Amino acid sequence: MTIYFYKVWQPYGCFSNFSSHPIQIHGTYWSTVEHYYQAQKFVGSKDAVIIPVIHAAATPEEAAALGRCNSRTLRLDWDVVKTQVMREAVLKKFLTHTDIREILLATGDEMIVENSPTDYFWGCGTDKTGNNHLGKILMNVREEIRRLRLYSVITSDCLTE
Ligand SMILES: Nc1c(N[C@@H]2O[C@H](COP(=O)(O)O)[C@@H](O)[C@H]2O)[nH]c(=O)[nH]c1=O
Repeated sequence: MTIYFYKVWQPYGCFSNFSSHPIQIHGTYWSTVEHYYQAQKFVGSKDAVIIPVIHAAATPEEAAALGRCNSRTLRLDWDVVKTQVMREAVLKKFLTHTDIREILLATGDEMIVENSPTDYFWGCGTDKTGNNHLGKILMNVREEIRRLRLYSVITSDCLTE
């Protein structure tokens, strides 16, 4: 059965980028995947001064509002890199936090869908025809972690916190 998620307080809320699971990427701690993702929009852009402000945002909602402000200039390659940026952050989240890693792995091979009523890129949109790129990333990360797990069994290595 397809697994739908969206808000953090709903079922499978830990799959939302707004969930309170900090990540460390390239030496910097980010409160949520959403903080990291929104800040990456401005790397190398003339509005890069907003990055530390997004980093310090009190909530992921605030980080998203700052990153979505239309008057700021996004990095030129944003549309090309955004899916890779998101995948790196989501993979890091599930490698870092054991409890939610187990929830993700326990979904087996079920389809995972971000049930956003508005977003047809990261989610499925109101009519469920959206691209669901976040759901696809989560399923891809699920596979990647299984591969890493198999590798760690073979080499007696272990996934670390
Ligand atoms: N979960 C969730 C949202 N969805 C998230 O919004 C992000 C896309 O942002 P943008 O590329 O700026 O449109 C991406 O992380 C997607 O998963 N949006 C919300 O306003 N509230 C929410 O609870």
